[in-house]
Amino acid sequence: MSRRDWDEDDVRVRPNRRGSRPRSKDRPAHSDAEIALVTAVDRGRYTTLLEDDGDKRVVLAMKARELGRKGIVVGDRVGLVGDTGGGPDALARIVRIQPRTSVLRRTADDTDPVERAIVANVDQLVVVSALADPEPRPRLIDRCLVAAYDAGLDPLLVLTKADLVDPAGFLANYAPLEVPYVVTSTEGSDFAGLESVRGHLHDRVSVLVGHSGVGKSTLVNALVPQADRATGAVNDVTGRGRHTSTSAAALPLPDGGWVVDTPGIRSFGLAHVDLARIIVHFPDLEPGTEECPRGCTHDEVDCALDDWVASGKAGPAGPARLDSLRRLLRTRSAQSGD
Ligand SMILES: Nc1nc2c(ncn2[C@@H]2O[C@H](COP(=O)(O)OP(=O)(O)OP(=O)(O)O)[C@@H](O)[C@H]2O)c(=O)[nH]1
Ligand SMILES: [Zn+2]
Repeated sequence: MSRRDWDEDDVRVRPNRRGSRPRSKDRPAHSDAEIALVTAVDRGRYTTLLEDDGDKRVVLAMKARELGRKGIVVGDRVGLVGDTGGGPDALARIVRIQPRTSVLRRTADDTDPVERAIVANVDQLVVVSALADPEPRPRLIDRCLVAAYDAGLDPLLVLTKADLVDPAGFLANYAPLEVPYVVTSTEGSDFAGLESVRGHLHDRVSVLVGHSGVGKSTLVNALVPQADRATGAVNDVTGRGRHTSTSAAALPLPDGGWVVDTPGIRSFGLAHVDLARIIVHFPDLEPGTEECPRGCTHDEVDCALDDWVASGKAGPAGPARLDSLRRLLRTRSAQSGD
């Protein structure tokens, strides 16, 4: 049987630790489901973290049939029933997905109508980009920013490898967007900027994206020294390697908060994005859109923003801000993946 075909009939029924509880099939409402955080997803198997009276344990779970095709992603809070005891042989069932505070989505490309949730309940989208080796990809960064704005996440730029090149040139291009950023570099055991990154991540749930070679793994390992061990429990159960490098995983920060590493995410298709949500992130420009024609895309000749900015109403930074806004608006129609 392929692992994809697992369903609840495959779960061995084990005696309930607490003894007194009725068996799950007699409790259709699952009112006693225990809430756990999904920290990794690997083809139908979910690694979750259950907090029980201050005691934390890793519980492997599968989706109950009654959830149908509903997607469960890293960061979801789910209701577990069945064998929630943890340990190598335990397999609980996920019977509920708690309402999400945020969902980061993407489509395969800009014309693909099928959007996929990547991660739920995060506060911050951290775009990791090298300043050199590999060269920064400004359009990819812009696409990430659009995805963050659309999902209501705060963006943060982490610019690595500052030892290779002066960041000033790159930053000039981003200054008008007023996106917070941290510049980092590692040389030997010295990791400049790491404390500042920690400060931005503290007590928050942040998802990290970045293309291959930018130093994201180096950063995650510095932030979460036990990163490997956190996913070790999966090994014992599946007999397979650690969760694959193509699936996202939530890792606890030692000082509070979580980082979600997304090795598979190298691009964002933005078909699902509502462009009207981007302008909201430009409060200096937004009032100027009142004079726009109905349905204005803000990237057309009749757009009122040109006059608004030319008359100085958006301040001295207005022209650069408008250029940046339009750059973001155009990322959606540009090809994805770079
Ligand atoms: N010069 C320099 N090299 C760095 C820095 N940070 C990371 N590197 C190097 O860049 C290379 C890529 O780093 P990784 O952390 O593996 O990059 P990644 O983003 O995880 O890439 P994938 O593993 O392909 O997803 C490694 O050889 C690192 O040693 C830095 O600040 N300066
Ligand atoms: Zn307009």
